[in-house]
Amino acid sequence: MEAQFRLPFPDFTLEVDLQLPAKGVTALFGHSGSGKTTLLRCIAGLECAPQGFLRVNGKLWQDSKQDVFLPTHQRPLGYVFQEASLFPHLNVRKNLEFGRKRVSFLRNPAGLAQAVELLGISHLLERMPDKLSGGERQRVAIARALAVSPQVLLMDEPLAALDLKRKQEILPFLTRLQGELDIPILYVTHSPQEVTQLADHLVVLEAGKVVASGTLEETLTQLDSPLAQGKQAATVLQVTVCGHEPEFHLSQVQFAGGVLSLPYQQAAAVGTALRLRVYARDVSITLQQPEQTSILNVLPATITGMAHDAAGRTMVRLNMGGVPLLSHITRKSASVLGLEKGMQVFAQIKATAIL
Ligand SMILES: Nc1ncnc2c1ncn2[C@@H]1O[C@H](COP(=O)(O)OP(=O)(O)OP(=O)(O)O)[C@@H](O)[C@H]1O
Repeated sequence: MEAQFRLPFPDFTLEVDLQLPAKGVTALFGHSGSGKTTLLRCIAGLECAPQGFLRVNGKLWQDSKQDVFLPTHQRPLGYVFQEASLFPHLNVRKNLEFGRKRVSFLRNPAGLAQAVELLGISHLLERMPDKLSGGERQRVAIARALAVSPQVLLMDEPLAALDLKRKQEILPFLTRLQGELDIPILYVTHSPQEVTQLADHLVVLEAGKVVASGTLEETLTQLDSPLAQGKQAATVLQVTVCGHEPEFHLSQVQFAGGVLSLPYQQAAAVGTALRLRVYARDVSITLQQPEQTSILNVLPATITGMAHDAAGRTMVRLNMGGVPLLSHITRKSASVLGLEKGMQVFAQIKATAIL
């Protein structure tokens, strides 16, 4: 998917040039007012950027140079907003059917049934919206967007209006969409947790411009990215379960950087793929392989970058067998150890959160 837009407002200009993967979740992350919603609106044809080019799945949707601009109802897309906005006088089934009637690009007659199955809402079809919980309403809204068998799914902070419990209820369904849908999903969020849990690709916006775009692993560890700052800074490791030690309540996982021990993953058979979140604050650095230590996870790594912040911390970017990892340490430790780009070190990693 290729998207180029230049859209000037009096106090703000969106100016982006993006190449996005044809499948998987692209998270759009950025501060309030950075232009995330405006970008989705351009893709949906709700804003007409005077300079714009958009090609989705090989089809031209917009090209200002050739005067091409498909109106919204001709763009095969699904749009999910923060609030579910279902029609209150229609039951769930009719809400889903109504969404399909409004578009002029329907090709897949099974789209509705597939969406119902994917979001697990078959038992809710005859219910009225006011009899649904907030989480159920949002699942219906996502199913309504998918029922048209879109070629792009746009999601604008779909969990932001929900409390933590409801968020936890919906996240497994979003993970399922990420794994099973064969279309690009653009997912606007303010939440670093949602980024690490769901995204494959990450775009960071600042003041209408793209400051980073790339695979999740690369972009999360870009030292100047806002996501690499602060206590929540984290890296994602894609790993495979390779063993269990139930007697120690531990499991082992492997990735290109080596083998890690984690709390016992009883439900994950050997060979299962897992996604781990490793907080930068949980990664420390030593120069030599410690011989007698209680820390289980010590892996060789190379320093590929360093940045100091105003609060006396140093962000160190490491490479472990081609996989990037962030470590936040004190500036004093970095100085005492004489850390420099290019040095071979060992990363000590605390048992990590499973996503
Ligand atoms: N129609 C418009 N006219 C003038 N300015 C606009 C218009 N639409 C958006 N803007 C401005 O564009 C900027 C980006 O807004 P946008 O809603 O895209 O940001 P955002 O990153 O989605 O923010 P949030 O995270 O708060 O939803 C804001 O400064 C907003 O005021």
